[in-house]
Amino acid sequence: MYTRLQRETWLRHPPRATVPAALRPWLTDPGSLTARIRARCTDFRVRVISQRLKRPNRDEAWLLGLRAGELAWVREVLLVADGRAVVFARSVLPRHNLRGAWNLFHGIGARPLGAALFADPRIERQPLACIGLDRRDARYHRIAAALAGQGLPSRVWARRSVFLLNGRALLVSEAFAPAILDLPA
Ligand SMILES: C=C(O[C@@H]1C=C(C(=O)O)C=C[C@H]1O)C(=O)O
Repeated sequence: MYTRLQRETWLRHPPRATVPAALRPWLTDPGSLTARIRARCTDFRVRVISQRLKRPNRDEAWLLGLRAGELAWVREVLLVADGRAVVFARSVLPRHNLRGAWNLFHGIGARPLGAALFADPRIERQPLACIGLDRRDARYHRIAAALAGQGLPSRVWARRSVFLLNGRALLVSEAFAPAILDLPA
């Protein structure tokens, strides 16, 4: 049972005291992260790390209304700007939602998910929330491994939101690498 007390504290607004001012616009911009990065670099690529059926973590499963152990399509990618990874993104789609209108998920490949999400007027984005992950959290180490070569700060800030299409949910989480701050504000 994943109790209310065990649920994580995702914040609607990045705390001013602990989030670097230059990172705040990245955590709060409700538009496409792909578009925001593309506007600030010359060469943009999506590097797919994995995309397969697997068990989401407890917090993801709870948010998506999945039972413990239920499988979902999980896609992990790096967003790369001018050769440097700036975002580690993880998208979770409940298996039963794939039969619905989320079939875009399957064939997306190395194209950015955001380009499809923001092109379909039927898709609505729920509010963003953010969290600071530190070394006590397994996700911190997953991000560090994906960003191998970039030293991470003691706390990595991530954001997440649910995209709804005909009432069916897709959860997108994005963690920001230090290199994001080298892009123009
Ligand atoms: C949701 C967006 O799509 C981006 C691209 C992703 C992908 O290709 O898997 C995942 C999350 C985002 O960082 C966006 O651009 O805002």
